[in-house]
Amino acid sequence: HGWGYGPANGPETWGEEFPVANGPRQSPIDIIPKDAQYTPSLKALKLKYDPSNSRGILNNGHSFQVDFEDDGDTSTLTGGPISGTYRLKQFHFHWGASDDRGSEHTVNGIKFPCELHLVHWNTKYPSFGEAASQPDGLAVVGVFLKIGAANPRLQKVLDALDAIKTKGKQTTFANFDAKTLLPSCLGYWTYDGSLTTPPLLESVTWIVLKEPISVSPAQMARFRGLLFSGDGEAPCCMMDNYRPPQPLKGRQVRASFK
Ligand SMILES: NS(=O)(=O)c1ncc[nH]1
Ligand SMILES: [Zn+2]
Repeated sequence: HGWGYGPANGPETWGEEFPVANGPRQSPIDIIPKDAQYTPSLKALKLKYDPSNSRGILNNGHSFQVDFEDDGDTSTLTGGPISGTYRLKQFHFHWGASDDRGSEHTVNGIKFPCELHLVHWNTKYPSFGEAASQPDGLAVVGVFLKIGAANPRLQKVLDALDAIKTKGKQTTFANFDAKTLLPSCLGYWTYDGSLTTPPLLESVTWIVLKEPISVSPAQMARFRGLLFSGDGEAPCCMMDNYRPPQPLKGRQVRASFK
């Protein structure tokens, strides 16, 4: 059986098959705001997402993701700490079994109940797969979800989950504007890191937004209604699908804001 988040195949075991798990630029990390270097030369993030590029929503057995058409430069990330143009490929979430945990990045050791990742790849490379093996190949925007009022922007995503309950299920997911999932303030922390799931490739420029978006306890419960397991297998609830913070190993975290 492959990697997962259980006792036998979880983050503590990943290094056996993916030795980069103990590399110099692993993610996530604990962000300590007072240790972040305010860098006025950091540009504002420019996110231009075309809703007509959303394709489908898939339960991949580790999380669920919304996939985007990335054959052209219609849904892109530019500016921020990156140079060039990065295309939106997919977004997905990580969450906990209870509201006291679930995020991958933490802030002063604080865990959020959920974290959204918008995954982009550098168009200087021919494909996502190629880019994923390059040190400047990927840029992931991380958004914390904080318990509060129900977030109407999540409704379309949550309503699609009943159709993708088990591993491998997918359904069409058209005309979704990923921009609606972003907070109003785009201030961010940025550092050089990795994918937080195997193969843990050290190719990600992380851009973690300071402002969380809201999610209600009832909405969080709907994430937890998904299954890691496939149809006909013993049901295993999809929750606690997060990697804990990894050693900083001397890396600097920069802040776009004071
Ligand atoms: N969680 S993550 O955004 O680092 C990721 N994206 C694709 C595979 N893993
Ligand atoms: Zn992720």
